[in-house]
Amino acid sequence: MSGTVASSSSALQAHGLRASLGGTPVLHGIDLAFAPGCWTSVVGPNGAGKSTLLRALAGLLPHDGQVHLHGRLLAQWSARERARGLAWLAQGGASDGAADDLSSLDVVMLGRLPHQRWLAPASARDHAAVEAAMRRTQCWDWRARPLGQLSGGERQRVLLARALAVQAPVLLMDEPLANLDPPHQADCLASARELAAAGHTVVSVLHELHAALCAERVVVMVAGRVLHHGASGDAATHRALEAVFDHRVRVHAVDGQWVALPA
Ligand SMILES: Nc1ncnc2c1ncn2[C@@H]1O[C@H](COP(=O)(O)OP(=O)(O)OP(=O)(O)O)[C@@H](O)[C@H]1O
Repeated sequence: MSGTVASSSSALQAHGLRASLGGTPVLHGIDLAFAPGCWTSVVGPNGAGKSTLLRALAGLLPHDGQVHLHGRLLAQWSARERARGLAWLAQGGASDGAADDLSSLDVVMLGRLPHQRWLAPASARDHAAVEAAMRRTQCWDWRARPLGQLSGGERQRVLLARALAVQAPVLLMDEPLANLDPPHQADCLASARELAAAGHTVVSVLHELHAALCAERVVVMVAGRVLHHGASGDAATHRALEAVFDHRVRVHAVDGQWVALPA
């Protein structure tokens, strides 16, 4: 296989992905493939390179090596095509320049920009996608409130709705549960599961290991490398998780779910 041809069965694929921050190498040659209809969580200790990996996969960071989206090099996609094909939720409620005085509805509508023609008004389909996403994350009731006046968790729900409103085949989320209360964490995990069941590719960085183990597959990172990529139910995945956290956690099955408890 040529170096620039990716597997057509992968929605998103990295080959020899390397990236540096401030001149310091952070990703040291990552090979990963994410299939359609699969939700994958990325876990690892602080500083392992999880956010950097997601930003590189989203095309938001200069990198060496290759990233393919649906078999085509990411660099060959126009910005607009890429924004339709790949939705992104940044870490920590960052709104990527969306002004805090925009209404929540207008912030979520930004997710529809890649679908709209230049200066054309939002279509009925755009409005429907925005309303569905805001109802999904339960922020429709405060759609008129400015983003800057929301609490951390409320803000996160608006930004999650913006990512969902894109309706992209690939959704990358960096710590989507940050600031969410337990019911809304459960809703967010259910959304990831439902999107994957509908054929989307979902990749989420998650610190909460019980949440990460709800995904179908788990990427375990340490020091800018992938230590393991496997099914969330596999013993090898559990051993890798325990190893990167210095065996201070142990994965157990509790009531049919995987949980990581202090060792
Ligand atoms: N601007 C920068 N210059 C140099 N190094 C940086 C810069 N930004 C981040 N780093 C380093 O890059 C490494 C990877 O950071 P990254 O944010 O990807 O880790 P992470 O796994 O997402 O961590 P966390 O779990 O704490 O969010 C860390 O060691 C971090 O200190």
